[in-house]
Amino acid sequence: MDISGVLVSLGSASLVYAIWRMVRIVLRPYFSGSLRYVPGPPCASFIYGNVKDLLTGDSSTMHEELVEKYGHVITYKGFFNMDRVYTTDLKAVNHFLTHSSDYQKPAQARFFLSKMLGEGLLFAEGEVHRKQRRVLNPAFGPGQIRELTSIFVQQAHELRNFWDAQLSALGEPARVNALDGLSKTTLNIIGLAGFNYTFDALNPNKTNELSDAFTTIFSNTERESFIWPILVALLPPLGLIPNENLKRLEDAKAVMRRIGMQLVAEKKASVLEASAAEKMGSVESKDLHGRDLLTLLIKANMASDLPENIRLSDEDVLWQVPTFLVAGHETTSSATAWCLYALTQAPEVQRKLREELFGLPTDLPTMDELNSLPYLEAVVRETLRLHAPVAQSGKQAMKDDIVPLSKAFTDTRGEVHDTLKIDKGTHLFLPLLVLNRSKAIWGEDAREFKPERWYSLPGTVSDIPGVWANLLTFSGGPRSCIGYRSTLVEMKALLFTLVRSFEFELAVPPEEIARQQRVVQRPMVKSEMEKGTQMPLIIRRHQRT
Ligand code: HEM
Repeated sequence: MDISGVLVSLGSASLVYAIWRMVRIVLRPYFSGSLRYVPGPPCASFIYGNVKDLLTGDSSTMHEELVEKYGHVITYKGFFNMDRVYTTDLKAVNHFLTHSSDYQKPAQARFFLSKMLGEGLLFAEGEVHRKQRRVLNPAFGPGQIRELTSIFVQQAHELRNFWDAQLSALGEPARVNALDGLSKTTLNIIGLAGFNYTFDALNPNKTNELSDAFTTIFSNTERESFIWPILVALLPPLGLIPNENLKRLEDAKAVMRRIGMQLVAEKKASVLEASAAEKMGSVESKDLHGRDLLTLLIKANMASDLPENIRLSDEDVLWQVPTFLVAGHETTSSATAWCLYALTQAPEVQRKLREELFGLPTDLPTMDELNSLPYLEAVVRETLRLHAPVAQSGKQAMKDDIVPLSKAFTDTRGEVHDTLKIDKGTHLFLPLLVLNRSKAIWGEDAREFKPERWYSLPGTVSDIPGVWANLLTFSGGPRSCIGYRSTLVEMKALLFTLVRSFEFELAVPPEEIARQQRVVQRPMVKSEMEKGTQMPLIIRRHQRT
């Protein structure tokens, strides 16, 4: 057979495979039994299923309405008629979280992650994930976060000076986009704390190759970017077709790779140098090792007592650089922006918090001092409960399963089930934000911002399987957020400095604030959607009397 014959045969085989997969996917919900009679809304569109509203509206409100109408175990259609399970049943959620190898990231999410960030901790699954997590865990321990606190405080001062300069230039009070300043600050922080890398993002005259690559990845917001990975995950040969969006991602990833490799090589060399000097007794190892997460990770990975089969390759270490950048940057800035928003809507809370912060007689608090402030703790908890930046987490069943339920549900034929049968391949969303603000769990005032609730919580919250504070904000189980301890201290350091320095008001009516529906929920202004994400605040300097 000549080459054109081979190509025609390959093309025909791919086409038959594609048609077979498509037919299976489209017809499966009608024939395969498990979810057929689980309650839920009718399919709204073949391509988008019921999820178009999820991309444009408030996903948590939409899910809350579905649960109210159809019950605590429901199913609705995702892209291309695919079933998606949604349940607020705590026993089921706990089951999904603790069986993380059976409920992995969906194939299309992994495809996208691999194109954007390579194969770091967010991407890894199964044994590879366990291995990476084991080596990374020590770098995120409480002792390390204590070391990083001075970076958080110093960068909070930089942002205070930046806004102070804006007030001098614009006159007081002034409208600022708080999200922009916070986003640049958390990028500076993860640069320094993560890799001892200087972004200097608040400096308008400075360009930075790594942050440009990062911006390219996150400006990739076209609707196509949702559909394409799904199509490729369903029909892998489509991945071979050139695609402008993917090309931009790959170029940006190449920059991340080059800079990441350079950082890994430099840090490895300095760890080796420090360890050699230490052996000669001339230099204390702590003087040379640095305190950034990447150095700690490299140290842990080079430890002589680490079993060889656990040790990560340089490639595995490298991909943690963009992973930390992505996971630790917009999440923390959005959470802090939502906190300032909440404080504008509760002036008495803002005043009371400021009073407590001034009780600490220093501008440069340590981690222990920040953690000694109970109202600050309550404000941070309440913000992360009500404004969890990651509203839901998508998973896909790797095998058929019987999921335990704390409460039975009735199917559309009137049959009662005390377990939920799930087929291999089924998609589901873990309801992180919805459970954080469930009235059944938190009480009738669950949708209100009330830091005082943390002084006396209802007993029902203890069943929530979150890694921190009975919340699902940082998820739970083996795939919970590795960086949550660092985020908490970082948010406290930012709030400590900013709330002591400025008074905040919302610059638009509160009903104008919307949430952008992406992985991280960032604020937008409904009548200014063209400006992208923002949190417009009126700020004035606080005069201490
Ligand atoms: C307010 C701030 C943050 C929030 C709300 C947050 C939330 C989350 C959530 C919900 C997950 C689970 C995702 C899923 O399974 O679908 C996660 C995972 C992760 N987070 Fe965070 N995160 C925050 C800050 C950070 C920081 C500061 C870092 C690192 C410097 C970080 C690193 C990670 C990593 C590496 C994972 C993957 C863990 C794994 O799969 O083993 N996060 N985060």
